[in-house]
Amino acid sequence: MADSNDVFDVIVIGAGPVGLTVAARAVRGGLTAVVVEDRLAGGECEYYACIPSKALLWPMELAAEVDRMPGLQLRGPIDTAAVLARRDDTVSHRDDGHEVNLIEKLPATFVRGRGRLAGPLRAEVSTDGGDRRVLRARHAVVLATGSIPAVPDVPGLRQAGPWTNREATSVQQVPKRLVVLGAGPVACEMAQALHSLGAEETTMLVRGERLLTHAEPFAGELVARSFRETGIDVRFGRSAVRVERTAPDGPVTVHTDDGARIDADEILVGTGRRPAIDDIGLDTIGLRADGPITVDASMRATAVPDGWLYAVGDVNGRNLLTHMGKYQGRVCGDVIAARARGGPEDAPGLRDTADDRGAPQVVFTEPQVSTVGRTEARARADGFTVRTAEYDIGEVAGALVRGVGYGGWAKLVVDEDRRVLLGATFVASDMADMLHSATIAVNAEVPLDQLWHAVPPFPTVSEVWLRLLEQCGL
Ligand SMILES: Cc1cc2nc3c(=O)[nH]c(=O)nc-3n(C[C@H](O)[C@H](O)[C@H](O)COP(=O)(O)OP(=O)(O)OC[C@H]3O[C@@H](n4cnc5c(N)ncnc54)[C@H](O)[C@@H]3O)c2cc1C
Ligand SMILES: NC(=O)c1ccc[n+]([C@@H]2O[C@H](COP(=O)([O-])OP(=O)(O)OC[C@H]3O[C@@H](n4cnc5c(N)ncnc54)[C@H](O)[C@@H]3O)[C@@H](O)[C@H]2O)c1
Repeated sequence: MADSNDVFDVIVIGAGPVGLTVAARAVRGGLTAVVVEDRLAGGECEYYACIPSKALLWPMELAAEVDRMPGLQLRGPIDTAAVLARRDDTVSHRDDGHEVNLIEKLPATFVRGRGRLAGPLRAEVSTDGGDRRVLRARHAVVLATGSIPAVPDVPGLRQAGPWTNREATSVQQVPKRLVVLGAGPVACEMAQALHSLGAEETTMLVRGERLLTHAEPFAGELVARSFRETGIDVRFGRSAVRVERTAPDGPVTVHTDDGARIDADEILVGTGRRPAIDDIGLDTIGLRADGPITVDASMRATAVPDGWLYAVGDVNGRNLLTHMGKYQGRVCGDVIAARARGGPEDAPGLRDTADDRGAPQVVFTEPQVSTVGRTEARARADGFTVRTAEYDIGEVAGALVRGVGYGGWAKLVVDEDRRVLLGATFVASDMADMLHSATIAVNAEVPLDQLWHAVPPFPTVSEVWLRLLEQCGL
């Protein structure tokens, strides 16, 4: 029988950035919460994804910046050992004590172990020591279990022990020869980071004809050009058909569909992710899911009667991004608290309206790819009357002072009928922070005639806004 201490208002399974956000908001709303985590509180993002990958990328970006500036030079090549040591600091040496403290200070209860649903409003936790603890919820159970890498079915690949984001972001010995499968953010960021840190022979096998297909086509083209200029071998229209590794620590051989053979030290898989729903007890509530858990705008699982189950972050497949998951987590925690109070649910913060518009995202390659809203293709497919504006970022005065060869490309997608922005893309070095201006314009649907009065300061790269608006007829 469950101990009465094991009854909480909310049970959160998964202490990634998203689960932690739900717990914080629910407690802020006056509820009690328990957070269950079987590995590290902080999740994939903190230890094996966003944070360490960016720690590995920044030195390369800074080096490129210095390289563009006559009069400045690095004292030597990038010191890989120092970068890896700094990376270890950024992930707190994989000690999650600070996150557990934060949970306890909310205050909420932290339970380490593997969580599973065990019927409506119930979960059980198996601990490493083999104990089983049953938890009961008064109001809600929230699945925030994240996602895991999807490894393609290439003969020999699994047996070859491919690297995923885990091994790539926790690298201790950078492989000299690396093969990368995929063309999305993971493949692009990790290929470039590892190449800059010593993977001299890096080959990317891209089964399609573009990198970063979520973005406007020019984004992938500019990134591919930059990769090739620095010596990354990007092969479009190529797939691995067979992989061999005869000894666990030995080299790996990748055979491609054009009959070529690549010998490498490691193969890295960046071919997408799938929701972490294996063995989380969906069967105990009669839910069959072989993909993301579908939720409504309040994060409630649509297939579950009585509305007690919620799913947030990567596991619901809406947008696999930390900031969007945390946004969903704020909605979810607040909704659960409002429903528990029996209060009104019509406050604007209680519904997810941002995910469907096209999430803001920065891919931290050199150059960075910053996108928000719809691409031109998606806007047309969605039936809008589309007008676009494009501009060479290297042509604005702010670019001139950023060094020799600083440049890139920007594009706005406009709804011509309502004269509001549907999407924006900026591809250039160090443009990540400019994205938020576009996110505000897209989400608030600021009329172009009003945007015209938002004057960008001189001489900054943000002057590209002015040029783009001029192209829209202003
Ligand atoms: C290499 C890489 C780089 C990335 N970079 C960025 C970036 O720069 N910016 C960005 O916005 N996004 C980035 N992402 C995406 C981002 O990491 C995810 O969107 C984010 O981690 C999702 O958070 P989450 O809380 O939903 O899941 P996770 O971070 O995966 O956390 C889920 C947690 O649940 C736990 N868990 C799972 N099952 C159970 C169970 N049964 N019982 C108990 N605990 C369980 C897991 O151990 C984990 O701690 C990156 C992803 C990768 C792979
Ligand atoms: N900076 C960031 O915001 C950031 C960084 C990393 C990851 N992420 C997010 O994490 C998620 C996972 O990223 P990802 O790059 O792994 O996935 P993705 O789905 O974005 O890209 C997967 C890529 O792999 C290719 N692919 C799929 N199956 C393949 C196969 N069998 N053989 C060869 N290629 C194949 C696809 O064509 C695609 O190019 C994404 O949603 C991404 O946005 C974000």
